[in-house]
This record gives sequence, structure tokens and C-alpha cells, in this order.
Amino acid sequence: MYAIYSLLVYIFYTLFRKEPSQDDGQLLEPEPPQLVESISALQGERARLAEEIQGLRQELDEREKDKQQLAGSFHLQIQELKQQIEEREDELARLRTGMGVTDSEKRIHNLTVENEGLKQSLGVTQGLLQQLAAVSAQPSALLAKENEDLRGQVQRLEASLQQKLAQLAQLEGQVDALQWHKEEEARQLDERLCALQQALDAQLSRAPDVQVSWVWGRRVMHTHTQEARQLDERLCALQQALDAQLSRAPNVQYVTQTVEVESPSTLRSLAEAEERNRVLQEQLSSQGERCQRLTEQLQGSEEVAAGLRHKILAYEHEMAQLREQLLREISHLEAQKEEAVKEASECSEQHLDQLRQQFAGVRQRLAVLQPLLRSIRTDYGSLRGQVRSFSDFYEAALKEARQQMCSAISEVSEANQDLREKYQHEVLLRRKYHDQLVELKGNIRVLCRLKPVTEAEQQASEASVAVSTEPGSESSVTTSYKGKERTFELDKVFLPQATQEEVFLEIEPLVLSCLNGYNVCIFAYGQTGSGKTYTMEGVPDDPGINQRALEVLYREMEAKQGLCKYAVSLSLVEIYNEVIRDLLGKDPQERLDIKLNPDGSGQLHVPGLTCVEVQGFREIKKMLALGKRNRATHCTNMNERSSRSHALLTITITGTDLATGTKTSGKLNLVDLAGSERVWKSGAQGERLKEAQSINKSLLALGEVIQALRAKQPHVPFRNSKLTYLLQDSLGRGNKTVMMVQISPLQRDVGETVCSLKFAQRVCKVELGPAARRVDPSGPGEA
Ligand SMILES: Nc1ncnc2c1ncn2[C@@H]1O[C@H](COP(=O)(O)OP(=O)(O)OP(=O)(O)O)[C@@H](O)[C@H]1O
Repeated sequence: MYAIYSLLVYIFYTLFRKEPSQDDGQLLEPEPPQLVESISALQGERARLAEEIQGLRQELDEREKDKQQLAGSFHLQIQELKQQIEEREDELARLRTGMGVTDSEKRIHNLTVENEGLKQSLGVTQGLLQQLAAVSAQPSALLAKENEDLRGQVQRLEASLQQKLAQLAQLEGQVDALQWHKEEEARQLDERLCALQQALDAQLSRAPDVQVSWVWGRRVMHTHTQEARQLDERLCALQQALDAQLSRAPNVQYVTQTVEVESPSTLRSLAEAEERNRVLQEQLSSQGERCQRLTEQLQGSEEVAAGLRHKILAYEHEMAQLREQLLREISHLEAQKEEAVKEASECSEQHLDQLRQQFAGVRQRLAVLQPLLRSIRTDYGSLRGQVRSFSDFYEAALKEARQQMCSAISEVSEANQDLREKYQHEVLLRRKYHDQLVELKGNIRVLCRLKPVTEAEQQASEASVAVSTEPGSESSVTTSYKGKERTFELDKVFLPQATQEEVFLEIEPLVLSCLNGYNVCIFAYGQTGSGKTYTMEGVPDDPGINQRALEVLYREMEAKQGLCKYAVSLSLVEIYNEVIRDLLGKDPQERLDIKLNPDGSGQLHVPGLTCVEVQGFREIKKMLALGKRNRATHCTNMNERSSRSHALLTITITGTDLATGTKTSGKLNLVDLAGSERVWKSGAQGERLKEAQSINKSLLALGEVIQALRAKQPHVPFRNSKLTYLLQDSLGRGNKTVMMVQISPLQRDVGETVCSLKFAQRVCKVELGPAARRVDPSGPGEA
């Protein structure tokens, strides 16, 4: 029993010990069908890749051909376009050298434009061609490179396939050896089984206790038999798979048995092959995309070429039409030309006939005219003789006339000289008579002006008038004061309606005497509001004595421009409270003083006084405006100030007689005096009293000066006031003074009016010149 058991164990051990050593552990992982499949797949892939490469090569070749064809066609098109352009240029040249018809010129212009368009198309096509060449050259190089890469990869794949095939052949050898070994083992097992069966039968027959071991041995044997059957089945399956593989892939027909072993290196190479396959796929797809792009570009180029072809056809059609039209017009013009030539020839024939007739007429007339011409020639000869004799006569007459003219001119110049002397004499006489007239009128003239009653004054309760004038008398004025009528006799009385011009005309000769070197003083005297400023300054629309005097002086100076040269200077001062202020100075508040001129001339002089040399009347107006502004700026109440201060405008005129060189210097003083009312009598105090005293002092001094002059006293007290001191050289003997007494006709002002008139009366008695004034003895006495 034990021996049987040991035998069975041995058999089992032998069986299971031998199998691993023979199979070398590889039978545990036999997967030969996968390897075969991958090999066959690789083979298939390789074949497919080779086909694709072939296809790509063919496609590339086709593309190259297409490209060459396209380039050729483009070149042809360019040639055609060039030819067309040349043709059109020839045609243009022909048209240009041909007729100068306006339509043809237009057509030439159109053709030129078309030609330009064609040239542009040609340029575009050439550019396209260059682009295409550049685009084609780039992918060809890339494709060639990729083709090279693909070839290298295919070669590498083929080498790897060769290696696989060698491995496969080796594996087939191993499979054959294994097959034989298996068969041998099966046979040996069968033999052993038979031997064991026999030994078992012998044992069974020998001992019944061996029964159990036998059963166990049978089981082992059964198992072993099953295994052997399974191995057979597997072998069969492998055989079938090999057959199937052999039937599928002709290149692996020599694989006849199942490959049970697959090495890891094969798997790696398989993976690499698959990777390469994938890369090749990607390259193929990129090549396909490039091919697609090239195809699109080719299509685009073809479209452009088609468009150009279409345009060329259209141009050709148009050219053909134009050519036809041109031919039609040429034929039409030819016809017209022939017609015109015909007409012209007819016309010229007619004209020739006419000319012939005219010629015949002219011949006849010539025949008639020839004797006439002869007579004219003889006349001409006689006329020439006459002209010759006339020129001699003319020269003699001219000479005589010139002599006569010279003598006449010398006579005229002598007469002119005589006239000039007479004129000078007349001027001197006029001046003399003018001076005499002024002297006759008196060198102190007292004029009285009545202020008109305003509407407001008429409506007021005290509007009654206390002053009257006698009709027919221009020099008397009568006042009614305290029940007593008093008549004042003056040089002239201006009624309220007298105009500014009328007033000025009265004093104009005096003003003009300044130009002859006289000093003239015109001052307005009267109570506040009686019209002094109105008379002297006036209003903008109706200027007073100041402006009118200056205007007249300038007018006269201009009239004497060729005879005399004048220089005019101007100063403007204000005397307030016995203080002199320069109204044209930089500081009108500065106090000025009167002094004797240091040059020893005995003339008065005000140091620091602004004396402006003025060039024209407009400049004087500006200066007057400045003075007025300065007077207004430095006082709180202009009217009050103007009533209580004297304004003195002095114009100095220096004249030079251009003929004799004699110099004259005249001065015109225009004075607007302060109000003469007797405020000081009404018990005024403080500033008003001081003002009243100052005014009184200056007016009193004026009265005293006039009195002294009247009494011909050796001493005239000019220095008693600033006013008289300043006016010294204009109030003295030999000077001319006009006093304009302003009076109010109203009852309320009659007291002041009487005072003013009394003062005027006193002045009237003064005799400054040789002509003495007569005063009516019945007039009022001095106050
Ligand atoms: N002849 C006239 N025609 C029209 N208006 C006049 C006339 N005379 C004076 N007036 C007016 O009467 C008013 C007072 O005149 P104006 O200022 O000339 O007086 P005045 O004597 O200068 O006064 P004051 O001493 O205050 O300066 C002014 O409005 C002026 O226009």
C-alpha cells in the first residue's frame, strides 16, 4: 500500500517538476494571438501608409503640374494683357495723330483710362503670380522635408518589422519544439499509464488493502488525463488561430503554430510603432490641411484670372464698339469733308467770279484814276513847297510870339510886383484902419448881456422882470429898483434872445488883433447864475467866446499860412481864495505864485505854470476839457466852486512875418470871474466869509485898477489881487479889454443887477486909448 502511494507521489512529483522546467515559466502567460494581431496590424498599417505616401506623392506631382499650368496661364494672360495694352497704345497713337475731333479725344481719354486700368490689372496679376510662386515654393520645401521624414520613418518601421519577423521565426521554432515535446510527453504518459495499469492490476490481484491507494491513484490519473485533454484543446485552438492568421495575412503564412511567448521589448516596440503611427497620422492631416489651403488659393487665383478674363472680354467688346463708332464717325466726317470741299470749291469759284468782276471794275477805275493821280502828284508837289515855306513862316511866327510872350510875362511880373506892393500897402492900411476902428470903439469895451428867463423861472412866483431895454437903442438898459428907474449906457446891450455867434461877432476884431501883437483881455462879470460861464465856455452844441475865439484865430492863421508863421501856447489857471492853481499841471492842488521874469524883461512870470504848445484847434479843445476835469476833480461842488473862483485861460500867439521877418507876440486872456454878489454883506461866516472876502478883494482890486487907469495915475495897483496882477500886461495902457457884464432880468436879482451895471458904468469911463469915449452926462453916477 505504502509502495503504491509512494509510486503515485513520485509520478505526480515527476510530472509537476518537469513541466515548469520545460516551459520555463512562459506557459503561464501564453498570448501569441495578440502578438500576431499586432504584427499583422502593423503590416496593414505599413501598407496603408505606403499607399498614402504614394497617393500624396501623386497628389503633389499633380499640384506641381497644376501650379506650372497656372503659372503658364498667368504668363499667357500677362502676355495677352501686355499685347492688348500695346494695341491700345498704338490705337491711341493712331487716334492722336488722326483727326482732332472732340469725340475722338474723348475716346482717347477713355482708352487712356482703360489702358491705365489694364495696366493696374496686369500689376495685380503679376503680384498674384509672385504670391503664388512664393506660397507654392514654401509648401513644396516643407512637403519634401516631410516626405523625407516619412521615408525615414517607413524605413525605420520596415527595419522594426524585419526584427519582428525574425523574432516570429524564432518563436515558430520554439513552438515546433514545444509541440514535439508535448507529443513526446503524452506518449510517455500513455506508456506510463499502461505500465501503471498493469502494475495496478497486478497489485489488485495481489492484495485487497491496496484498493484505497488504487482509487486515489485512479483519481490522480483522471486528473492528469483531463489536464492532458485541456492541453490538447488549447493546442487545437492555437492551431486554429494560427490557421486563421495565416489565411488573413499572406506575409505571415510561415507562422503555422501558436506563439505562446511575447517579450516586453516587443510590446514596447509595438507601442512605439503605434506612437509613430499617430504622429504620421497627424502629419498626414496637416499635409491635408495645407493641400486644402493651396487648393483654396488656387481657386482664388483662378477666380481672379476669370474676373480679369471677363474684364478683358468686356474691354475688347467695348473697344470693338468704339472702333465701329469711330469708323462710322470717320466715314461721316469724310462725307462732311467732301461736302465742305465741294461747297468751298463752289464758293471759291463764285468768289473768283466776283473778284474777276471787281478786278475789271478796278481796272476801269484805275484807268480813270491815273490822270487824277497825276494831278494829285502835281498838287502834292506844290503843297510840299507850300509846307516848306510854311515851316519857315511858322518858325518866324513862333519866334515873334515867344518874344511877345516874354515881354508880356515881364510886363505881368512887373504888374504883379506892383500889385504885391499895393497888397502889402493895403494890408498895412487894413491893419491901421482895424486898429483905428478898435480905438474908435474904445480900448475898453463894456458889453451887457441879459440872461433869458427860463421856463422854470417863468412859472415861479418871483418871475417878474425888473430890467428893460429901449427899442431902437442897442446900448442902454433900464432897471427898476426900489421904485426908481435907472438907465445905464454901455457900449452894447445884448437882448436875452441874442445868440452866441452874435455876441462873438461883436468882439471878433479884438480877438483877431492878438495876431498883430496886441494883448487882449475879455472877462465876464456878473452875479452867480447870470450866464458868465455860458457866455465864455458855452455848451457843447453852442460853444461860447473861448472856443469861437480860438477857432477864428486858427482860421486866420491858416489863411495867412504863406505869409506868417505862428506858434500858439496855452495855460489855464484857477484863482480861488487868492491862490493860483494850474489846471493843466500834474498837481492842480499845487499853489503857484507870480514873480518877475528873471530874464530882466520886466515881464511877469508864474514859476511852475504849465504852458502847452498846441499845434491845432483840436488839441486846444482837449486841453480845455482836461482843465475842466481838473477843476471838477478837486472840488466837491463844481457849481459852487465855479461861482467862487476865477478861471483864466491865456493864449499866447507868437507870429513871424515870413516876408519881413518881423516878430509879434499877442496874448488873449479869457476870464470867467467869480460871482459878484454881495455875500459878504449878508453876514456870512467861516469859509463862505473867506471866499466872499477873496472875491470882493479881487473884484475891488479890478475896480481900483480900472479907476487908476481911468485917472491916468502913474501908479496902477495891479498887485492888490492875484487876478489883477496876472492880468497886468493885458489890462494896461495900449491893450484891449472887453468886459461882458451878465445880468439877470428877474425882479429877485435886481439888486445885484444894479450893482453889476454900476461897475460896468465905472469901467466905461476909463480911457485907455487915444479915442476917448463919450459918456452921456444924464446917465447914473457912480455907486
Ligand atoms: N444866454 C443864455 N441862453 C440860454 N441859457 C443861458 C444863457 N445864459 C445863462 N444860461 C443858463 O443859465 C444857467 C446859469 O448860467 P451860468 O452857469 O453860465 O452862470 P454863471 O454866471 O457862470 O454862474 P456861476 O457864477 O455860478 O458860474 C446855465 O444853465 C446856463 O445854461
